[in-house]
Amino acid sequence: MGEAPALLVDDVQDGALNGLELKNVTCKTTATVGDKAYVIGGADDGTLSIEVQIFDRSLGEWVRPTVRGTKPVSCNGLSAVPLEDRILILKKGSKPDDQIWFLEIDTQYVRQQQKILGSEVVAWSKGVIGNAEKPVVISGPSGVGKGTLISMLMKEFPSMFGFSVSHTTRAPRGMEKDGVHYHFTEKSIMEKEIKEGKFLEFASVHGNLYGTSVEAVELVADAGKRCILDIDVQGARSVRASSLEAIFIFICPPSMEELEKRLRDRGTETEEQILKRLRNAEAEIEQGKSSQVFDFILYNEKLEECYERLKKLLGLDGFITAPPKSGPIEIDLPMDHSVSKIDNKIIINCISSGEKESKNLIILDVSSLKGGVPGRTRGLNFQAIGSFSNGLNGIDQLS
Ligand SMILES: Nc1nc2c(ncn2[C@@H]2O[C@H](COP(=O)(O)OP(=O)(O)O)[C@@H](O)[C@H]2O)c(=O)[nH]1
Ligand SMILES: Nc1ncnc2c1ncn2[C@@H]1O[C@H](COP(=O)(O)OP(=O)(O)O)[C@@H](O)[C@H]1O
Repeated sequence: MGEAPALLVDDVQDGALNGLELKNVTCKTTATVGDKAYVIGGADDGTLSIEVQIFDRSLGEWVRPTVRGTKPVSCNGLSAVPLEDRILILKKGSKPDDQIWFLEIDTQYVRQQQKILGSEVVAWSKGVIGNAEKPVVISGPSGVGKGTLISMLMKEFPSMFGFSVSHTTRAPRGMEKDGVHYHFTEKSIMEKEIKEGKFLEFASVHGNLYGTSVEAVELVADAGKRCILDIDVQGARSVRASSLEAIFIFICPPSMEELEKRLRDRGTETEEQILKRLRNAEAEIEQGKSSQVFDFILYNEKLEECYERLKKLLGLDGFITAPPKSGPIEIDLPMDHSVSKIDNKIIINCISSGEKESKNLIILDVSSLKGGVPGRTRGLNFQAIGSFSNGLNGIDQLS
């Protein structure tokens, strides 16, 4: 049967926790997991984002963790529900698409980051009702046509896909713009940022450093789009081992001769760079075909045919024009609500003014959560019971 309601301390009482003073506590909440009390809320210094402090009861000390992921902005109040490896945060008085967040405290990503930094790390990810589309990782040798295929996809479905803008230490080509095609950077800066844990993956490719920052993937998710990553085979392997669940596609040339012709005709590389890329291509193709990393291999012989097959893989075939963008399902939580937890169900009791108890409930099912930073925590399901005066966006009410 069900468990007792989770320990919820909504708005820390009296500004004190274990005898320690908390200043300006009105919008703070705590959630206790094991020996640690996570104090979550608007910062005392007036910054707009929600900050996190941890009180370690076993050590009797406060810890300020490194915070990864995009921080949510402050709000009028918070409820926190500890789950297995993350804390569910419900923001009061926020927009429907900004109400459900997760503070990851022991996910795969957080554990990885703690190992890199050797200190306490937590990470924010936004909650998504249902299963948002997985990001798409596209790899293949230089000159095979990855960029061309991605441009076609983004042109045909501009509201559906967003490109993860990588960092690189290579010099920009003539038409390339900083922040659009790549973030062009210096080796020492990128190495420092890698040490700080800002990259989801990175690799040395054709003599330069390339990497996908957590922020690059989150920016696309924040725009409500499906993320496309153009990365090499080593990067694809790292992403496969990471917390980012994605579809992995390898693009193969019809022959090495054709690959060389495309590279030369593109005219963007020196002779030396072309030869290096061709040397690397053989190993990349071998790894791409034989590794367990890729879900699909596509041969790019005739561009239009390859593009049609790519669309088919992504479930986009048959669309004559861009598919209508169905908005994400959102719940509009009323300002006044109380929260409790039974098994994997979070019961949100919505109290209307003048009522002590409400017959209006939203039940969030957290049994199938997936993903997290970077991107989103997906797989939230919900049921709404009763009549909602402020309405539920994009869903049918059950009664
Ligand atoms: N691991 C990794 N590889 C990347 C990243 N961005 C680009 N690459 C790969 O780096 C290689 C070289 O890319 P680029 O210099 O743009 O040359 P091109 O492939 O000839 O167009 C390609 O295989 C890209 O897929 C990244 O963020 N991470
Ligand atoms: N199927 C194809 N047939 C002929 N040329 C192609 C095909 N696909 C791409 N190209 C051309 O090959 C060159 C390399 O493509 P590009 O998209 O830059 O490759 P990548 O991003 O994989 O390095 C470009 O000049 C592009 O126009």
